[in-house]
Amino acid sequence: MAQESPKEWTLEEENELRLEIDFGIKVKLRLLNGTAEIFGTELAQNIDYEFSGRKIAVFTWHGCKLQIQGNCSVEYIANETPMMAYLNMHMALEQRRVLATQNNGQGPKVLIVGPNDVGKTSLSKMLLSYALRQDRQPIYVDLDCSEGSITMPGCLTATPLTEMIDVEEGFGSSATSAPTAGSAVMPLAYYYGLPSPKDNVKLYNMLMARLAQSVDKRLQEDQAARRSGIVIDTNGLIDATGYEIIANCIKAFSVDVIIVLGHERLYSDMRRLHQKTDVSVIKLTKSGGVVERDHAFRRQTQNQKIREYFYGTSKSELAPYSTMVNYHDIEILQVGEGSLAPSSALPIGEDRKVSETHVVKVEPGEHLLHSILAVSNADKMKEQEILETNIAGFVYISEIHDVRKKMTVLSPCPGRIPKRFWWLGSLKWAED
Ligand SMILES: Nc1ncnc2c1ncn2[C@@H]1O[C@H](COP(=O)(O)OP(=O)(O)OP(=O)(O)O)[C@@H](O)[C@H]1O
Repeated sequence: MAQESPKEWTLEEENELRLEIDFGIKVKLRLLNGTAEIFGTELAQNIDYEFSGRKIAVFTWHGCKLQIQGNCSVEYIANETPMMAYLNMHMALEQRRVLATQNNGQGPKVLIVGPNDVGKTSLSKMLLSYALRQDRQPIYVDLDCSEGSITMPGCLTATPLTEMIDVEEGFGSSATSAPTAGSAVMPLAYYYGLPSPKDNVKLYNMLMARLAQSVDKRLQEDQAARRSGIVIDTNGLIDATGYEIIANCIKAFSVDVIIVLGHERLYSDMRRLHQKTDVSVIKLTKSGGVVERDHAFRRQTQNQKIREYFYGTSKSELAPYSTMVNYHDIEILQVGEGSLAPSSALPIGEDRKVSETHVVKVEPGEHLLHSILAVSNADKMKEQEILETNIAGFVYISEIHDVRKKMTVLSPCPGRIPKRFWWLGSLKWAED
């Protein structure tokens, strides 16, 4: 298709330009004059920002002129946004941080809840970016195991943020737990391995509690992070299981501010449940720009995320390493195999709760082809301990040589992978 000539957009103050860019299409955005931000991160003038497979809003507080090169599937200016309410929310949180600094206390612990596609991740980015712009160092906790904003899908992560969130890459698509990947952010990640918290509630709650303990430890040791507080982004589950998970999360992280986004009933329930506590419950409206993402779009986003983990982005390319691994040098583990079986198929005397966190060894073989495995930091095979050990990074099984009892794996680090225990979840990827 012939490339269109650049298009210019002039935005009045407090307007936003909403863009939807398909996968496989590249669009360049340039701020010609004025000021503008994307989910809280300011744009620099006269620099090209490139996007593909994204839905974004370029917001301006004081007016600006933008240039777009490339074909967006949707592009329009909106003059009604909830940005002022979001900024006020930030200012209220900042007051708590000031207080925490004066008393050497704890900054706000914010939980963002709401159904799917209401802008929870976007609001998390904004609140964190505004905090970073005020020289705070908040911790971003991502409990949305389906998305993997920080690293791969399937993880529960906590990331101490010290640098601005990248406009093009979001939280840092090349961020890994592996120190060699050269990322500015170093998340602490626990591997859950399934798309929804519902798939194994017991395991999910257990890992969430473990993550909360680690975050608590970090807050005790890191004064700047403690004063800045945390922002917790959640998955959109708001049924009975979702409520149970939210309650566990509030307890585990000692949440003191709950933001309910775009759901009246959830807001009213949260208020009722917390009326006699010190927890503040705040309602914010969903932005009209938030786009519902269908299954295909989410799957493509996941694939893009996985690709970027190994190969980086066009801005910061990575070269992954291909290594041959002997079957006998590693142990492949899976959690809660029994939870996938109907109750009647479980071994006698074993109830579902036991099997949900039962670790089973998986025989290597052809079935592992194209799987993404999480490499555990554990050195010993002790069931409870290994489940609660964080992960070092991920590998991709690109070839199986069953006769030779070997497999070829792709990893972001060179040489032999020093860790023996690898988790198998439900994540597959066909390298293109
Ligand atoms: N104001 C906006 N204009 C255009 N696109 C937006 C806007 N706000 C958010 N989006 C886009 O809408 C999509 C959904 O937003 P987001 O991921 O923040 O929702 P969510 O509630 O976290 O979703 P889920 O919990 O289902 O993962 C994303 O692609 C995001 O970039």
